[in-house]
Amino acid sequence: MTEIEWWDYDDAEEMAAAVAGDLRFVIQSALDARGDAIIALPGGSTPLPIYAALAESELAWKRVTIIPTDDRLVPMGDKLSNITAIAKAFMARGARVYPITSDAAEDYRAAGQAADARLRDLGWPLDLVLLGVGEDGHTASIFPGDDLAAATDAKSDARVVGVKPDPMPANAPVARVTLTLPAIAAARTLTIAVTGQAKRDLIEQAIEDGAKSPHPIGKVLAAATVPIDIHWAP
Ligand SMILES: O=C(O)[C@H](O)[C@@H](O)[C@H](O)[C@H](O)COP(=O)(O)O
Repeated sequence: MTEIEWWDYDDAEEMAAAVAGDLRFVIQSALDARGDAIIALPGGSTPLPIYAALAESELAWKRVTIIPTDDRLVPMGDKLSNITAIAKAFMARGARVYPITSDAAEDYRAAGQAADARLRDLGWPLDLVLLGVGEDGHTASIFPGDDLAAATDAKSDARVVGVKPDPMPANAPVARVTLTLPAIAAARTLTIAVTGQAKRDLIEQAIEDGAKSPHPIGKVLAAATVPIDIHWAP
């Protein structure tokens, strides 16, 4: 298990400011080192204040590519669309916001394969992956179900894959395309931001269980090799 450090805050607002500061630093470091930066950001509601704070940073946004860590197979503009939320926060700054889904794919596995082919030429490994965690232990869209192994045991050059959660999460009961575990674990920086005691308890248990954790977040943490910061607010 890699080194894991918890960062605790009084509330989500304080956490958002701190995480945005860390992300800004990682992006600037990548720009300094390589001339451009490529990062993956999650969906869900927890990161939205982080995006609002990060979007205020002065960065060479035109040289920053942002992909979602995962997206739901819904049309652009749908309230469940992660790329839509990311685009709302960062497009006005000039960032290159790059979708990992398209309306054209006939089924979720084909959507994953098409996305993997399209993403091949982005600069891998990612400079940064920010992850959220669900109360059921999923992260990105690596969920329990028949497609779990497709995401966790993917070949190292398979960056994204189509998945159908089982059971479907009540808040977004749709198939998805997600970064694979190897693509997440290969990131140069891996950061987690979560709120609530239930998620903290679940992550602490997953860390204790290591690779045998039944939860996708436990499998990701067990596979990671870079030190991980976990930001938490009640
Ligand atoms: O699109 C998704 O489903 C997300 O990327 C997912 O992995 C998210 O991070 C968690 O579900 C937590 O979501 P909340 O922050 O809304 O609890």
